[in-house]
Amino acid sequence: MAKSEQKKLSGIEKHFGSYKYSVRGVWLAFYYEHNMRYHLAAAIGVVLVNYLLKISRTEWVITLILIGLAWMAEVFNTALEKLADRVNQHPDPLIGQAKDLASGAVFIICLFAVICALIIYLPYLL
Ligand SMILES: Nc1ncnc2c1ncn2[C@@H]1O[C@H](COP(=O)(O)OP(=O)(O)OP(=O)(O)O)[C@@H](O)[C@H]1O
Repeated sequence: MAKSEQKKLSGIEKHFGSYKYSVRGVWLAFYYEHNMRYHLAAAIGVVLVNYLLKISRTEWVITLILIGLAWMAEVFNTALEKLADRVNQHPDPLIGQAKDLASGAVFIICLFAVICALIIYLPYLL
């Protein structure tokens, strides 16, 4: 096998190997962040309601994107909390603000997810 081909293969192997760390990151978020369990419960609830109401393909995609965004925000929030705790565990106004900002990001996507859910589901229920 040519040297350049070997380099390519190791790059691809490296790429797929890094998924191991990504999966570990998601697992860590579920382990450390109790809110992730609420997000999971909410996601299961949304999927069930989607099936029961027989919503359209576009509405399925929108709800799945919103679930993904909420999970993503929560994983980032957990990462930032960990980093902030490493930087300074003592009361510090900037650490407090950083954590509040990350938490605010989760709140924003959850708020808009609820609004979107109402817009999608209400016409099926009324
Ligand atoms: N070192 C600190 N200095 C100042 N304020 C802090 C500090 N650590 C936490 N806080 C404040 O306490 C809040 C909760 O922080 P904590 O690290 O306990 O997160 P949490 O309760 O796990 O939050 P979440 O529910 O988003 O996971 C923060 O949003 C912030 O306002």
